This record gives sequence, C-alpha cells and structure tokens, in this order.
Amino acid sequence: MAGRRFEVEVGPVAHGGHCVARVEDRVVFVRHALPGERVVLEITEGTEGDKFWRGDAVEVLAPSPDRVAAPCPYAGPGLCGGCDFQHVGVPAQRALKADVVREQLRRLARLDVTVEAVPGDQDGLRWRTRQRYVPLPDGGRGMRKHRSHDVIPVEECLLEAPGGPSYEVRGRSFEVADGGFWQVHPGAPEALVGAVLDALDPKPGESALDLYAGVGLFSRFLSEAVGPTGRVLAVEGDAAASALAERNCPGITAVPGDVGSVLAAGLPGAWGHADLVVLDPPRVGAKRAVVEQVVARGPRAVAYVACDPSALARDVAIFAEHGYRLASLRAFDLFPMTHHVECVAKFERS
Ligand SMILES: C[S@@+](CC[C@H](N)C(=O)[O-])C[C@H]1O[C@@H](n2cnc3c(N)ncnc32)[C@H](O)[C@@H]1O
Repeated sequence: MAGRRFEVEVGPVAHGGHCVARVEDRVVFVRHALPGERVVLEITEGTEGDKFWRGDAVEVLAPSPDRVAAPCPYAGPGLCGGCDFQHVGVPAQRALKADVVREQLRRLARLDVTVEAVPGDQDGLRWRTRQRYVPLPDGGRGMRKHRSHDVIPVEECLLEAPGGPSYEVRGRSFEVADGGFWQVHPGAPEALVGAVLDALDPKPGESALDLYAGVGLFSRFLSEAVGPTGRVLAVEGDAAASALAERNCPGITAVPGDVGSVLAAGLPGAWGHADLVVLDPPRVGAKRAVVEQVVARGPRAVAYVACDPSALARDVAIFAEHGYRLASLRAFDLFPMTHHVECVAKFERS
C-alpha cells in the first residue's frame, strides 16, 4: 500500500505520538498531523492484510490552530526521523503528551495531568546534551529517517545543546562514565530529583531503596535527607555505574546487578522492609516480579519514574492488586519536539 494517498480527517493522538485516522475501516497512524486536521495522507507502511497502516500527512488541507512552521529545515515527511512534533507549538506539544498519559491511564477516573516544562527550557530547542549523528562517507554527517536505515545529510540538529552535559545538580557533582546513563536534558535531573523528593518526603532515620539507580542521582539526595540514622541501598545493572554511585553518594550501599534477581536473592543487611522506594526502570517498566518484590517490603511510599506511560499503566494495575494506589502523578517534558514524556508517579498503601 506504500505510496497510496487518501484524504482523511485526523483523530486523537495515540501512544507513540502519531495521530489516529481511518481509511476503509482500518486504523492508520499518521505522522506530521494534528488532531482535527484534514490532510492528504500517504501510506508509508502496511499491506492489504495488515490490521493497521502507517502514513505521513503530506499535504494539510485544513490546519489545526496549533500547527506552526517547523523550526528545523530537516523536519517533515521523508526527512529526519528524530522529531515527531516540530510542526506543533510547544504548549500544544505538552497538551498532546498530557492526552497520551491520560489515555494510557484512563482506567483511573478523572486523572488530572499537565506536562511541565523543565528548568531552563524556553522554546524546546538546544536541550540535547548528547546527540548521535551518522557519519557520512563524504566526511559530513546525517540523521536517520523515521523507521528506516536511510540517512539524510544534516548540517546541524537544532536540538543539540551548546556545550556538553553538566553533572552538577543542586550543588552536588556526579561522576559519570563515558557513554554511561545521564539525563539528556540539562533541566531533567533537577526536575526529577524535586519530583521524587516531593513524592517520598523522606524523613531522618528512614530506609530507602533506589532501584535502577544509575550513578546515584536519587540516592545522593535521599541519603542526605534520611541522614546518618537512615540508610540507602542502590541497585543498578551497569557495574561501572554502580561503582560510581557508591563514589557519588558517600555512605550508601550500591549493589550491582539485575534488579529482579538482586531483590529475589535477598538484599545484604536487613532489607526485608524499606520505608521508601524509588523505581526508575527502562522503557519496559518494572513489571510484575519487581513490583511484587517492592510491595513485599511494605514501603510507605514509592516514587516511580516512568519514560513510557503505557508500561507505567501496566505497573499501576499490579501495584493496585497489592493494595498500593496511585496517589499522585506529575509529567515532564524532558524531550521537547519528540513524543516522549516522563512521568513521576507516587504510590502509597490504599
Ligand atoms: C532510566 S535510567 C535511570 C538511572 C538513574 N535513576 C538516573 O536518573 O540517573 C535506568 C537505569 O537502569 C539500569 N537498568 C536497566 N535495566 C536494569 C535491570 N534489569 N536491572 C538493573 N538495572 C537496570 C540502566 O543501566 C540505567 O542506569
């Protein structure tokens, strides 16, 4: 079907940032469109037998008031695949992301979600402290097209931040290995640390587990908050990051290894109970085995940092089965111009 064109009304935004339209009773996920628009859709993927197709809005017949001219000359159908929302004003991008979070968590009635800008973000550009260009044979550089290995030459990506990342947060510095995980948006660590501490409200003397801890971003501030009478244990799968977490966070215990296996094997010391837990898993979420290990420790509060709202929604249901309700939810725009949205959820016993 690739290449066929249809005139369609564009429906709501779906998980993944594409809008939903219908062609001959079939769902099509449309890029470069906005809800409510009338567009010419060109199919990019899908065969007669497929349940859904993918396509690009190649001509806009009736534009949304939220449509803007893309700041980047490489954004648009068939061009750079890096950004999904260059054609959307930044406030409207955040509203679309809030719609996606609400939709993913729709079983929780009347969920109020806004997507917050992070400190320092003005216009959604120049925030990417790490950028991966594809080197070209002529010495130039490029970016991949959407869902493709094809590369288009690019002189400069407007998301790239001048200067490298800062590893300083709230006056504390962190050591990070080359290529090791660190938030890409310079305002992200500040926003996430604030949201996690607000959710947990750690008290002196409490015990806290930091799971998927990286180099100890949350452990550091938890450890300061629980003080010398409290304790923090950080679990991280990347052994180099785990070693750095112990250096970055004086007084904590860092355990390298897979979170599920480490929790199932039993933690060193008396960790049958933990007062507080931070979960910051990769896109797939924490999943049942880890959530069950967490609730088995009876924490009074869990802060869950989620980069995929649909994985979060699955884990919300597992927490609920075990008597933990979603007590609050904040969402942050850590990746402007893309469909990605980061949530910080707080769970507590119902
Ligand atoms: C989203 S990052 C968060 C890191 C840290 N909390 C921060 O904000 O800087 C997720 C981390 O989980 C680690 N990770 C991924 N899968 C893991 C697993 N199964 N067990 C332990 N760590 C894992 C990654 O190495 C990465 O450091």
